[in-house]
Amino acid sequence: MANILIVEDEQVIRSALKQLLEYNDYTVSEAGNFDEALEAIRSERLDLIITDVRLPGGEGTSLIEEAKDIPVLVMTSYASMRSAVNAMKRGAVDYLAKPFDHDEMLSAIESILIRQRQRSQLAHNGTGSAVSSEAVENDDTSTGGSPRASVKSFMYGDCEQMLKLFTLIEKVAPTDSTVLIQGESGTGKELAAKALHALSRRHDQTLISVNCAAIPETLIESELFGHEKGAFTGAASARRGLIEAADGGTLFLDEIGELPLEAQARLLRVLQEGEIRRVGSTQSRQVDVRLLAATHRNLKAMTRNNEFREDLFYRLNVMPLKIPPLRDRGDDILLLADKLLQKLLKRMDKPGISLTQAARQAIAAYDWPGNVRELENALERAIIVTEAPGITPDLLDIDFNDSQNSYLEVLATGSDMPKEIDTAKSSDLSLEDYFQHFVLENQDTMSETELAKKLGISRKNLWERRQRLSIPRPKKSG
Ligand SMILES: Nc1ncnc2c1ncn2[C@@H]1O[C@H](COP(=O)(O)OP(=O)(O)OP(=O)(O)O)[C@@H](O)[C@H]1O
Repeated sequence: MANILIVEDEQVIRSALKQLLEYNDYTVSEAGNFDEALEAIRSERLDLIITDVRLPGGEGTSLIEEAKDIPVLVMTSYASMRSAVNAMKRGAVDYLAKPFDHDEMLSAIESILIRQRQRSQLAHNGTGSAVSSEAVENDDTSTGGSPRASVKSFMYGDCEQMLKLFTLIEKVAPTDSTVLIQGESGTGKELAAKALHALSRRHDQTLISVNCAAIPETLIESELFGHEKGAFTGAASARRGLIEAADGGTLFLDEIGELPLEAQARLLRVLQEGEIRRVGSTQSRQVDVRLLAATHRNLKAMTRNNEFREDLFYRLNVMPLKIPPLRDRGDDILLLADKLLQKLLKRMDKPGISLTQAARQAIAAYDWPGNVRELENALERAIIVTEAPGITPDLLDIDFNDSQNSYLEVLATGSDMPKEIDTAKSSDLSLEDYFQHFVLENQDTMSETELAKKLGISRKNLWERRQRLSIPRPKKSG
């Protein structure tokens, strides 16, 4: 187990921290002043030093140089945030403002130790002396193996907002806290969930991802919670649900705002009691599942209209993560375009293609309503159709004047549009109008699955377009 040195002159704080760490199976050494700390650094094998800034005999931050490869976590009071910043500049790996809570401290320690282990593994394998802060190729974000070095192994981003998000993800990943990931469609919510799982202690267990919008309302409860034999017509045998399947690991509920109220009540029970009851069963079973949830909707506002349970909202909102829309990420748009282009070229085995200057300008100017997913799709299409090594703006097929219409046209191209829409194509209605018209005309008589089939799009896509065009689903009576 890791050996941690606590450097703190206040006996009460030192003992409390020691107790906390020992309770969590760490071995602890103590120092009450600067000289004792130096002595410990020189004579003991340490994995981490946690130090206060102000110490009798010297500055805690001066220990950073002495510690060499041993990571230093600095504790500071709110009043001395400047010294925290200073400490980070001098090479501290992290800082915690006092008073901190136990979970905060434990998760900081855990993520530092994970990073440290990976660093030494990398150094040992000769692949580098430190974990690169550059994004690395990461097509395989599945579970298994050791946790990744950092969120940057998964997600590209250099702007301030994304860096803050990455820090938060790294802090919360090793804890078992429920995380609510919010952001527009295509911003990377699912990717963030994968990163959270891969950097968690459950990384070698299953990550089960469920898109609540893609499962018919009538099936969602039995899919998630399982059912007993005969629980409903068609339940010929008992079946375990997805939550049970995620036991020991992580469950990612995407588009949680679409979860029907009955299923919300069951989910609340899982979060409160750690137990689940299959549909049609009177008995509960214990499960150990970490829940990650995502939505592009405003759940808080939904609670006001009784569309989402308030108690569940507060249970989910333990650690909110907000992913900014692509248009707010400044230079990251081009960074992402370059990285994604390289990734796609490699995957599609088409080397030597690049973006022309005009295409780069167009990419930077466009507002990307479909966010990273739209950028990725635009690049993939351009790679497929380009006949020259330079991708020109027209190949991206985005309309810089009227992005929304163009986007829908692109989506519609080549899809099996229903007859009703094909006929209407000759008139001057926009595709948005056709879509809206068709959905409003038919939604009372068709299920979402039928509508999507008729439109030649997936159920998820139908749902996304409903959101974008603000066409709510009709409330089913009875
Ligand atoms: N920061 C990023 N770096 C690299 N790829 C990204 C990043 N953000 C998103 N992507 C890619 O963009 C696509 C969309 O991301 P993802 O599915 O995670 O978005 P989402 O917010 O969950 O979308 P939705 O709400 O529609 O489910 C994926 O292919 C993902 O790999």
